[in-house]
Amino acid sequence: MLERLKNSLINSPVMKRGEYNYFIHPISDGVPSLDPHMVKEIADYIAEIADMNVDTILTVEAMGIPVANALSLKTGIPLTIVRKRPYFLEGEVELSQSTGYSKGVLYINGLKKGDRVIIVDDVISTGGTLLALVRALKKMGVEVTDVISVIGRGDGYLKLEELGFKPKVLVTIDVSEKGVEIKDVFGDQ
Ligand SMILES: O=P(O)(O)OC[C@H]1O[C@H](OP(=O)(O)OP(=O)(O)O)[C@H](O)[C@@H]1O
Ligand SMILES: Nc1nc2[nH]cnc2c(=O)[nH]1
Repeated sequence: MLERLKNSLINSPVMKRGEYNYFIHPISDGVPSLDPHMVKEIADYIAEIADMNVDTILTVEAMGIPVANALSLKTGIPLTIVRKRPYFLEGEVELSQSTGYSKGVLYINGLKKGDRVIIVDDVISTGGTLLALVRALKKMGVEVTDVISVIGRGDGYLKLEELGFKPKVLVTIDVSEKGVEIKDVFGDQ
């Protein structure tokens, strides 16, 4: 299960971003290049384990897009992208994003009260990004059926659990200066 993803994660380089050990991987960085077979493997698996009874698949710019788009093509469900730039459209919602190495602003467009969405992102680490997003969606009256992260590290997912969302993390890793170690795979006992 998820063999391509697991094998490639083990070989990921790690760099320092300040104090943060940042792993570099095609799914979360787009470099050196994305293997379409790996993206398909991931999208197929998400379609099996997630509640796809939704109006749209919601992802965050930039690196949630490849997997979320593959899932959209597979299921025929539209894709909505939370962007890092404003459009000043009516109903646009602004939220602050904070990760282990950056701070920024995100903008939600195209959603309204009562919409059902699944959130798909590439990585959950501190949980700062997805926590801010689910809080904003809750306020908007948007229903989140599932929160999916392809890769998970650290305990940021616990912040989401406190809000009543149990993220489905496909592969959980540990990242140190020495490299990446696989800790858990969703669905494996
Ligand atoms: O759990 P967190 O600590 O919030 O980290 C996770 C976020 O970090 C990355 O986004 P980033 O803002 O680096 O943008 P990118 O997708 O453009 O690389 C990733 O795509 C997640 O959205
Ligand atoms: N590529 C990559 N994306 C991230 N998003 C949050 N943490 C990381 C990381 O260590 N590597």
